[in-house]
Amino acid sequence: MTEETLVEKVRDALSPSRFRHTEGVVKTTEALAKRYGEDVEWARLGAWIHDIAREWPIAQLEQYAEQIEIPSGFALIPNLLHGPIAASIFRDWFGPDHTDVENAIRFHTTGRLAMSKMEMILCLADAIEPSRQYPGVDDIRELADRDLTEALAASMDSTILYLLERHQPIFPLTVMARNELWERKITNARESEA
Ligand SMILES: Nc1ncnc2c1ncn2[C@@H]1O[C@H](COP(=O)(O)OP(=O)(O)O)[C@@H](O)[C@H]1O
Repeated sequence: MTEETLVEKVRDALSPSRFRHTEGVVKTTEALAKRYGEDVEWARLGAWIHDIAREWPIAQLEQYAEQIEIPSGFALIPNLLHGPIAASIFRDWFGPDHTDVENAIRFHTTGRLAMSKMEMILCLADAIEPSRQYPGVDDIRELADRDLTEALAASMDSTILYLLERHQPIFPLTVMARNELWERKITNARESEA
């Protein structure tokens, strides 16, 4: 499938405002992929498709989820199912040989342990694309240009704070990912001092 065909499928699946969000994620993903030496073409395809199931009704998400493998815990928070479902649609359309992009799509909202560069880029781009507005987002945008690990760790802090303040469930893997990224950041800093 060409990028143009994918874009039309995404446009059909999303409201104008979420399509604009997706355009922002594509732009930010491309900039981060260039900055950190990741494959720009595949990163863009992952960014285009990441929210393709975001506006499905919960019943449709749950029905689709029964047909595919869903990482443990996702089914408990139906809002999170759209990532694994988009990853499965990506595999159907682009084949089984792009597991890194597929995982970046699957874990774009939650993160996970041992994230690859591609996974970190899409997860961060989703959080800082130009139409996102929340306290501290400009600091994270600045950090994103200097340090991918620290920027993603800070963005996960912000997500966790947002969910805590609203008494919403927090996906445990996000907390583990956040802890690991801050540990990675400390290790990287020690190594560059030595
Ligand atoms: N780590 C998380 N744990 C639990 N819920 C989350 C987490 N991250 C986001 N959410 C919730 O999931 C929904 C989708 O998050 P959002 O960041 O808007 O994803 P997307 O950018 O893919 O649309 C929101 O309702 C948000 O509150």
